[in-house]
Amino acid sequence: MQTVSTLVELRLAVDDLRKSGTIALVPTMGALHEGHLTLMREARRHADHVVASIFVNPTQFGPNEDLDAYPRRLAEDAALLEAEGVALLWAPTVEAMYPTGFATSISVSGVSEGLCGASRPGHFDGVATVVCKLFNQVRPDHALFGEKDWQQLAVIRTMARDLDLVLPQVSNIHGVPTVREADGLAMSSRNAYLSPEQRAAAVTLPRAMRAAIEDIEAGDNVAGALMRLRAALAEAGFGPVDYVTLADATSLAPLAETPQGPARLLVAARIGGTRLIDNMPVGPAKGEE
Ligand SMILES: Nc1ncnc2c1ncn2[C@@H]1O[C@H](COP(=O)(O)OP(=O)(O)OP(=O)(O)O)[C@@H](O)[C@H]1O
Ligand SMILES: CC(C)(CO)[C@@H](O)C(=O)[O-]
Ligand code: BAL
Repeated sequence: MQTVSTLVELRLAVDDLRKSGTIALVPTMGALHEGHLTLMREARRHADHVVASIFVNPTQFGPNEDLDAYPRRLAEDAALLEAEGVALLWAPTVEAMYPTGFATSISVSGVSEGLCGASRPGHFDGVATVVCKLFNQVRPDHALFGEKDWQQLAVIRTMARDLDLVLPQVSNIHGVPTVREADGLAMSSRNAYLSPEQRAAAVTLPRAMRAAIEDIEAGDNVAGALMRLRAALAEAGFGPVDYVTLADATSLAPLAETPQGPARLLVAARIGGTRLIDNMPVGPAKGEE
């Protein structure tokens, strides 16, 4: 595996790879876990070569968020990617990614406005802009993202469709189902922030979500099921809850009644200082997962 950190090197390496086949891009912020590695394996099913990026993008972090604390483990990550058969690692510095600062930003209205968009103002502008740059830099045939960041996937698909981005078609943006720990907690680089006690309590998040989904699918009142989910989180020691929302799986419009089509239960909540997110399919047609 080749690792490159400047755009000039990246372009040369990508041109070289393209001579012998198609390219799938997997953007990440590093501190890789089994969820990321599953994306790499899935990418290999779609294209001849996998290009991974590792970039902790400052423009998607709010002023009081964990940009400085975010784990950075480039050497360890590179070894994991190499073992997965990744051909090229694009690991730019902030200066390489934003050499002249930044005057242009992409803002996707609608899908980016509620949920994480409401609790992390500006976050999805930062994500959309850097993913657009990554697409333009690598010009992949396919790109893969985790369903764990369901809203992010919706924002990226909308941006790619609206801007006719270089991928052959929006269906070449692939969502990969959430990889979970044995007890059900969604894998996340931020799980490393949890103390052993917080980690033990965190399992309440997926468990209480599954219980709420069972209730909603059995026809229980939606507001009541979501209230019981909030209560379970509070009892387990979760602090502020950013949102507990039942939403249409595609538009992300909130649903107050039993869903008639594919829907998603989405939660963001804090335990200690750590913000955890999760989402699961709900309803008669369960959507992608
Ligand atoms: N558990 C998971 N299962 C599947 N995909 C995942 C999982 N966790 C992250 N991903 C995906 O990996 C890609 C890179 O994500 P990122 O590097 O931010 O990791 P993360 O674990 O989500 O970190 P964070 O703690 O910042 O949420 C994204 O497309 C994300 O959705
Ligand atoms: C897509 C992404 C790599 C953009 O910085 C990031 O938001 C992430 O890791 O999910
Ligand atoms: N996985 C989403 C990236 C972020 O939280 O900034």
